[in-house]
Amino acid sequence: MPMDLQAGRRSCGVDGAAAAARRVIGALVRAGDISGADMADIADRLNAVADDLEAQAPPLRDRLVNMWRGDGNTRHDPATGPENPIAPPLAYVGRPDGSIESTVTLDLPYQGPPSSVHGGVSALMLDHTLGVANGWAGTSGMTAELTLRYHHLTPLFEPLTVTARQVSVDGRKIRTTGAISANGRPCVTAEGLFIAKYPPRPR
Ligand SMILES: CC(C)(COP(=O)(O)OP(=O)(O)OC[C@H]1O[C@@H](n2cnc3c(N)ncnc32)[C@H](O)[C@@H]1OP(=O)(O)O)[C@@H](O)C(=O)NCCC(=O)NCCSC(=O)Cc1ccccc1
Repeated sequence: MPMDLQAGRRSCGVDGAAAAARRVIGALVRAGDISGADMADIADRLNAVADDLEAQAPPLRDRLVNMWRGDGNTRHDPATGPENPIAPPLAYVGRPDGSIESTVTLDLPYQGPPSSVHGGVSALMLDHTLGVANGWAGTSGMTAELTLRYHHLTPLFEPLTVTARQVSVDGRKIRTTGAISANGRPCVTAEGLFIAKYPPRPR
């Protein structure tokens, strides 16, 4: 059975709270110190939310076990995770050629050069997308090498296409390629070597 590329997105629960936190992060970076907002009051209110969450947090070990139950795309990772506010989040579809694809528009929290995506954020998205493409193809592994070429600045504020496809499996060595494109033009391309290895899940 194909893996769930959608990471089991939900319309309520922690996904909704994570989406709200993502909005807050974007709004804070947009505001900076030149908005009319009372930042001391905002800090107090955000700290009150964090106090509430921390007071009711499960033991770390329980949460780790909970995060790693089931199969398929994870829900907590920093690239696709619907329950992780720092994830853009990417959402993939499978294509007939065996590749996967996500369309995402990034805003100011992911900025590197002016109005452009930070190179490390591109690396995060490509590492993860290549990893998921391996799972989608049926043989996954851990990143051993990731070679990136930054051809053009990757724009913020407009749709980006993030793609990846498994190219070959030779014993434990898996080779995978991918790209981030804007308006059909590749901005960043990636080649990865993955090694089939599966760290034990927390139990
Ligand atoms: C697993 C491995 C990479 C390899 O260790 P072992 O199992 O002990 O491998 P072993 O030494 O037995 O060699 C086997 C064969 O492989 C070869 N080879 C090995 N390495 C290299 C190399 N660098 N370069 C070239 N070749 C290399 C080696 O020569 C040998 O070849 P041979 O058979 O003689 O022809 C280990 O170093 C490690 O855990 N590193 C940390 C990985 C990590 O943290 N990654 C980031 C987190 S994952 C993520 O975020 C992405 C993701 C997202 C979503 C979903 C999924 C993924």
